[in-house]
Amino acid sequence: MAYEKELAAAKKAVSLAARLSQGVQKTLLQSEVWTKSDRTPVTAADFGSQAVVSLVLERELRPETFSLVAEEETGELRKKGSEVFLEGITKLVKNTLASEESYADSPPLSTEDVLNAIDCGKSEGGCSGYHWVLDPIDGTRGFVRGEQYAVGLALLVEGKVVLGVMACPNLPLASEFGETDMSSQENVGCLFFATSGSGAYVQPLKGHSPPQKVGVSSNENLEEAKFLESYHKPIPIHSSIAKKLGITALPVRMDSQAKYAAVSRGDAEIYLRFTLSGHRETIWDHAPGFIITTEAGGVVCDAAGKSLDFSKGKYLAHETGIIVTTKKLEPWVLMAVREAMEEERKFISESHS
Ligand SMILES: Nc1ncnc2c1ncn2[C@@H]1O[C@H](COP(=O)(O)O)[C@@H](OP(=O)(O)O)[C@H]1O
Ligand SMILES: [Mg+2]
Ligand SMILES: [Mg+2]
Ligand SMILES: [Mg+2]
Repeated sequence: MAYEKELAAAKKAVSLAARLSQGVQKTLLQSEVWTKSDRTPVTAADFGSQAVVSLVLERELRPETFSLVAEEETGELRKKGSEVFLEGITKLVKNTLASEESYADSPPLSTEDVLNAIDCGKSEGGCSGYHWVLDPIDGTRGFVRGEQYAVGLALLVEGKVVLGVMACPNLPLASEFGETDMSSQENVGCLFFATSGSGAYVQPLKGHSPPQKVGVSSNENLEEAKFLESYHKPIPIHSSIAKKLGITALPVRMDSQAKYAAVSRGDAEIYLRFTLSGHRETIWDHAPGFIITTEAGGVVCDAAGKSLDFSKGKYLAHETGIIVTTKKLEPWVLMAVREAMEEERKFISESHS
């Protein structure tokens, strides 16, 4: 299988970052949640996870050039008044790496080392060369609420996503739905991974059980289809698309790219992602989920039916809307999307005339 070395390093990096994030989620206080200039939340886990992934990839792969396109940067952390927060992040990173026996005799880390590790993530990616793409905590809103989130890492080579690893620490191992019963911790926590052409797999985040191959749902009966949308806010066009498809079930609302993982293993048949504002989708919000779902036999495209283009820098270049579904249901879903968008366009133009 191609990219074996990169896959092993990515699984180690994401698993350690997930270990850090689980520790933080257990004790997180509202006062420890910062709000960024784009009004989205960020925590010590977002920064700590990015530092851990950056350090582990460098230690494991010792690449000549290391290009990481990642969500977080250290502008606020370097400011006066952030010292205590930064100290806390550094402690989290040191303890997490120290918990990995192969790093037992690594040199001690300073806060500067942690800041520099986070800032490795400044790359803009692009259409040539090797770029790691990281969302250190995807679904920080869910993370703060104690619910679903993911650590998502992908490898972009010549503009194509060739590898993806995603930890979903609060997703049950059993392919079931509804409330996550996180009381039974031993059956919760998944590590999904895929490399292009080799299929998609899931293994428990904890322990050493062998990976199981995953595949999308074979259900063709739209009445029984389940669809997913972001927890963040209801998007009107999603329900009109579902209605056109004859889907009776209400959407399951979930934070993060765990939605991609759920489709990849057949928990749901459709994931719709139309955003209200002019939000530009970043590649780290989609690259890991994209390859895991496509390697599991799914389809990830924009509303025009075009596959996603990750080669244009840190933002996706796509028409509005992202649709994730199975090959069997794709034609019906795209037809319903086109009709719903047409109706919405008409409604908007009539209300303006
Ligand atoms: N208006 C918007 N439309 C689409 N995505 C948005 C958005 N505002 C924020 N996001 C991104 O959506 C991601 C979460 O997706 P979801 O809503 O499916 O959980 C967040 O990632 P982070 O949590 O990594 O910041 C956030 O960056
Ligand atoms: Mg964020
Ligand atoms: Mg994200
Ligand atoms: Mg994030």
